[in-house]
Amino acid sequence: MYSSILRERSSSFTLTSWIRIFSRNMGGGPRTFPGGLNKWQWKRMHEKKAREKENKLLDQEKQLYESRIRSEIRSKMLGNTHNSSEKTTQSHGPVSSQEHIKSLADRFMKAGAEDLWNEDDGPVKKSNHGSGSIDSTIEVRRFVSMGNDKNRIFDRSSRGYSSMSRGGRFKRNESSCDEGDEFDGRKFDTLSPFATNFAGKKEKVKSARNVNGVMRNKGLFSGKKFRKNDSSTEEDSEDDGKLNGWMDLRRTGSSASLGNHDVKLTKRVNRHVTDDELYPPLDINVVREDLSKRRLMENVVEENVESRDSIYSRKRFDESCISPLTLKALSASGIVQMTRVQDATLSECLDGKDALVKAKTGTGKSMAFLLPAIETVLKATNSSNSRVLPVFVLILCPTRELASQIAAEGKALLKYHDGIGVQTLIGGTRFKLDQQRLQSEPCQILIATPGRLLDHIENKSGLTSRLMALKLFIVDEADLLLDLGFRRDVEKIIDSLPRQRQSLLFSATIPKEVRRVSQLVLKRDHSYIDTIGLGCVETHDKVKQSCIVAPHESHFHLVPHLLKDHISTTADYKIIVFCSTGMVTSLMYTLLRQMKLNVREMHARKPQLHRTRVSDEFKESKRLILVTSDVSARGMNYPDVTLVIQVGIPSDREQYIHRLGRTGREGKSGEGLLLIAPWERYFLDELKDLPLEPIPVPDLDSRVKLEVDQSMAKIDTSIKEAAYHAWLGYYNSVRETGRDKTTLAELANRFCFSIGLEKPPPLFRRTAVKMGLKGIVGIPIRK
Ligand SMILES: Nc1ncnc2c1ncn2[C@@H]1O[C@H](COP(=O)(O)OP(=O)(O)OP(=O)(O)O)[C@@H](O)[C@H]1O
Repeated sequence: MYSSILRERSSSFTLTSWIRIFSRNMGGGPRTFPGGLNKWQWKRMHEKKAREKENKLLDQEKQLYESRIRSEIRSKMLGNTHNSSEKTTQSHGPVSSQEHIKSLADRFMKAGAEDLWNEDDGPVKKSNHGSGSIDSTIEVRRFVSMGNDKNRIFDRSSRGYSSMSRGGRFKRNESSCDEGDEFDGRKFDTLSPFATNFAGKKEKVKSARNVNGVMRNKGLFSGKKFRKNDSSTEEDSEDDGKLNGWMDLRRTGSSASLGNHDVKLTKRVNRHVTDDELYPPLDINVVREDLSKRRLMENVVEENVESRDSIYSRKRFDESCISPLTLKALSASGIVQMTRVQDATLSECLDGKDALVKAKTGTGKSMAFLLPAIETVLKATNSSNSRVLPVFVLILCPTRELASQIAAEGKALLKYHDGIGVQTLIGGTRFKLDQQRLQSEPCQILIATPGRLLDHIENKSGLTSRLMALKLFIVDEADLLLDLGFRRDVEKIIDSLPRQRQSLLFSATIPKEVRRVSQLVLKRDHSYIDTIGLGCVETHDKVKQSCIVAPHESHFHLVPHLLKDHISTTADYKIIVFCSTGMVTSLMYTLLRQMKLNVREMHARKPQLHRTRVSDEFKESKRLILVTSDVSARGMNYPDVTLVIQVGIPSDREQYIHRLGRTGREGKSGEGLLLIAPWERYFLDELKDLPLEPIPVPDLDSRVKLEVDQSMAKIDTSIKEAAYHAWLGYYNSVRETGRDKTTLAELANRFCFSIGLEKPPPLFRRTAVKMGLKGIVGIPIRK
C-alpha cells in the first residue's frame, strides 16, 4: 500500500488527490466507477487528464517565457534604461516583469480558465474552496495588484530575469527567497498561480521547509542551482534526485513567471548558445526597426525640448575646435553640451571677431567668453617671444565677487593646462600684494574691476607694459560698465590697451544706448549676437514673477511674513532679499537676525573678507537668506536660489532683470517678488512686457507684526538713522521721485517713522546742498 502511495506521490498529483487516494487505499470510496471502470483504470484516466492539463499549461508558459526572453534581449540591444512603468506605455517595447505577471494572472482568470486551476482529478468543482475557485482568482489578482509589497515581489522576479540576460542563465538571488513576501499576515514564497489556498497550505510549506532542512537548497528557486555556471552539473543531478517531492516544492518556490514548470526534470547541460539562437534573424530586424523608431522619437523630443525654454543647444563641446585639455576639464566637470549662447558665439569668438553678445541670465555667458580666452592664450603663447610676462586676455567686470567667481571658473577650465595663470585685480585687497602676485605667478588672463585696474595702470606698476601684448579684451555686464557710473574709468582703461585686439562685450541686457556706446570698445564690423531675440521676454519662463503694492511703512513687516511663508513651503529654501542701499540692507538684516531667521548680509560697506566669506557660504548653503544690495545683482552664480525678493524699485529695468536672474539659473525654476509702495507703481510701466503678476497684499499675521515691532525697537538708532539717510539719497537719485523734493521729504519721513525713529535725523549741510535738499520742508539740517 505504501509503495502505491509513494508511486502516487511521485506522479503529478496534488495534495488533495494524494489524501483522496490515501483514504481510498484505506478502504473508503466506491469500488466501481462510471463506464464500468475499476478504480485503477479510473485513476489512470485522470492521471492522463492531469498530465494533459499540465502540458497545456507548460506550452503557454513556454510561449510567454520565450517572448519575455526576446523582450529582454531587445531591451538589452536597445540599451533601454527606462523603468518598467515607461516600458508599459510602448506597444513594441519589452515586457516588464510586472506586465508579464499580470498577463499570466489575466490568462488564469479568463472565462473557462478554471480548468487550469483544477488541482483535483476529474471534473472542475464549482465550490469556493479548491481549484478554480473564485477565492484563488481573487488571491492572484490581489497578489498581482498589491501596492508596495508587490514591488518586492516583482523586483524579485525581475532580478531573476536581469541575471539571465547578463549570464545567459537564470540566476536567482537566494536572499530574495528568504525575504518571504508576506501579505495579510500570510507568507507566500512564490508568485506561481498554483499557489492557491495559501492559508491552507502554508502549514505544509512550513513543515516542508523544516523537515527537508532548507527547502530552497533543493527546489527550483535554489540560489545555488541558478547561480551555478559550467561547474554546476554535479550538484544539479543531486538536486534532480531530490525532486521526487516536487509537487510540494512547486507550491513554495516556483519562479514568479514559470510556476511549477521551472522545475528541472532532466540534468542541466551547459551548452553553447549560438548567436543565431540568441538573436534570431527575425528579431534583429524587429530590433533594428524599433531602434530607428526610437531614435526618431528621441530626435523629435530633443527638438521639442530645445525649442521650448531650454538653455542648451544640441551641439557638444567636442564638436568644436577647443583644445583637448580644456575638453578634458569640461568633461571632468560633467559639462558636455553647449548652452545656446556658447553655441552661438564660440566659433565667432574663436575666429577673432569682435562681438556684442546678449543672452539671458544664468545661461553660461562666462564660459562662452572663457573658452575663447583660453584658446587665445594658447595661440598667443606659441607665437610670443616677449621678454616681459604678457597679459593676453583682460576681463573687466563690475564687482569683486564676480571677478573672483569668473577667475574660479577659468581656473577650473585650465585644470589640465600647465603654466597658464588666471589672476584677479579687485578692490579691498592690498595694492602691494597685487603687484607681488603679478610678478611671481603666471598671469596670462587677468580679471579686474575697473577701479583697481585703473589704479595699477595710473600708478605705473608695470602692468601697462604687460598689457601691450593684449590680444583679447572682454567686458562682462557690458551695459553696466559702459553706463555713466563706470564709463570714464572704462574709457581710460581702453586708452591704455593696444588697438590691435579682439573685443567681446557680454550682458543679459543691452539697451539701445549701450549698443551705441559699444563702439567705444568694438570695431565697426563687430557682430551683434542676440540669443534672446527681438521682442522676446528677457526673463526665464520658469521663473514666476509677482508684484505686491503696499505702503512703504508696511514693507518691514511684510518681508518677514513673506520669508516665513516661503520657508514653510520650501524645504531647501535659499532666498535673496535685495534692498535699495547698503544701509537699508544693514537695517533689514539686523531686523531679520533679531527675529532669529537664518540670514547673512552683504553690501559694499562690508569689509572684503566678510564679503568673500558670505559669498562663498551662500554658494554652498541651503536654508539661508542673503540680504544684499546691488553688489550681488549682477553675474553672481548662487546655485538653486528659490526666491528673490526686491524691496522697493530697482534703479532701472535692467537691474530688475539681473536681480531676478539670481534665481532660475541653468534652466531651473524659481520665484521673484517685487515689493513696492503705491507711489512706485509708475515703475511697472518699464516692466510691462514681462510676465509680472500683481498679487494682493497678504494679511499680516498679528504675531509676526508684534514680533517685528519688538525686534525693530531693539535695533540701534544709529543703524536706523544711517538707513534713513541712505534711503533719502537713493530715492533722490531716482529721476521720478528725485524731481519733486517736497514729496520726497514727505515719503522719507514716513519711512523714518516706519522704522521706529521719532523724527528724521538731520543731514550735513554740505550733503543737503549736494542733494538739492537744502531748504526743503521736512529735511532737517545739522547745525
Ligand atoms: N554648457 C554648460 N553646461 C552645463 N552648465 C553650464 C554650461 N555653461 C555654463 N554652465 C553653468 O551655468 C551656470 C551659470 O553660468 P554663468 O554664471 O556663466 O551665467 P551667466 O549667463 O553669465 O549669468 P549672468 O547673466 O547672471 O551673469 C554656472 O554654474 C556654469 O558653470
